[in-house]
Amino acid sequence: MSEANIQSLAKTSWRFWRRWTSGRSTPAKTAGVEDHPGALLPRQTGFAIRIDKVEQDFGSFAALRDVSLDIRPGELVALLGPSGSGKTTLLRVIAGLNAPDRGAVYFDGEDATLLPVQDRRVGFVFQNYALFKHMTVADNIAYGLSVRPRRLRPSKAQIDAKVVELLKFVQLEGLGARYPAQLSGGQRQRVALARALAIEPRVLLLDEPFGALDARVRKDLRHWLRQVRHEIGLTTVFVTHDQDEAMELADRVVVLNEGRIEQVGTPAELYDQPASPFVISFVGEAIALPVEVEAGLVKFQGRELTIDTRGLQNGPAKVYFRPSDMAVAADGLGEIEGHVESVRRTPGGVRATIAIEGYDQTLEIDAPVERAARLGERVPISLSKARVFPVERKRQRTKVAAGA
Ligand SMILES: Nc1ncnc2c1ncn2[C@@H]1O[C@H](COP(=O)(O)OP(=O)(O)OP(=O)(O)O)[C@@H](O)[C@H]1O
Repeated sequence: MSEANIQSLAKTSWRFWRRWTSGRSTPAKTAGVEDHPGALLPRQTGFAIRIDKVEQDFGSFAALRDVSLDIRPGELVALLGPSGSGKTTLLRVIAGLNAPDRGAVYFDGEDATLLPVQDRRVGFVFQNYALFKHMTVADNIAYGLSVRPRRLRPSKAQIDAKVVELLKFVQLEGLGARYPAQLSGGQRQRVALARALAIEPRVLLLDEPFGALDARVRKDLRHWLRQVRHEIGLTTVFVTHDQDEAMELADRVVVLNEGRIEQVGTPAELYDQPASPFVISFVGEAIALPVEVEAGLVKFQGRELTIDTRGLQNGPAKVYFRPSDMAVAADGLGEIEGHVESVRRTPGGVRATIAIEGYDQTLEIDAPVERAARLGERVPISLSKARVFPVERKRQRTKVAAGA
């Protein structure tokens, strides 16, 4: 988003403020707000958001397809997916920056699909900071309040007090007089968050907020954001392609692939009950091997795998399992067999790379030092848990023109 866009957005933010403060009914009403009189940073319950069968096309390309999602008030939801999966497009639809081609968006049960961005009570933080470079940190934070029309604008003393409070909140006390160029990347992101919060939004939208930062600063900011969100209680949606970030921060994660939702779940649900090959492969590490489903049995190289086959149709399929789901079979009777291709020492023991005969595929298995495998040794492997999915057909993302 350009600086000019943000300025115009902030300038018009007074409109929703006026509706809010004058008590007129608004499409996105105030239900659930717990303002504390006099508090500068009141704890607020955010809006519930419902996304109903939303689709977005760019020419013949379908960026979002049949996306439906319910986000609870105060929930922190991550949109996770590979590049081009539609994360930013969905965030922009929630923000009102994109009007969906089909479907609807509701805030607290009220249709907000066509509500202008400035009327939605949403705060944004983007990856590239987008702070006003020529303004001090304090002026950046105050901007959304200071551009309100005179009769709705808080007094200068009130704005100053709010800026001081927000600087304290984002742990940047005393840095109000600096310019963005005089801050670190992590500090700039915190200023961006303070600026987004100054207008008292009910929904906070973060697009790869830590994307441009180094690993250490990302980790610190994640930790900080987790604490902050408990304090402010806003409905928050953030975009990331970093699964660790999504799993660490989010109450629920929405996994997107090629414009569709593959699965919505808590981090534990995504790890333990992945709904598709894409989810098990994208969220955490997974190994996939071709199998055959025959008369209620799953077979790999003619050997039977002890896997629940309920609901599986006969035919070619793939078995997926995580490194933690396999172990060297103590009784020597493995479901999968291979030979040790290489062994290396790790802090906790040794890690052996096992080559599976007949497949261009290796498995890595950890063992204690005293059971270190020898090169070339045959290793029987048993699986404690695995999932089988039918072989998938490639999906069409580009819309086919009628009659074509
Ligand atoms: N304005 C646009 N015009 C044409 N195509 C677009 C437009 N915006 C997005 N797209 C396309 O829609 C798809 C989804 O884009 P989107 O930015 O939502 O993906 P993303 O998951 O956020 O990716 P990334 O992680 O790389 O930012 C991409 O293929 C992108 O090229």
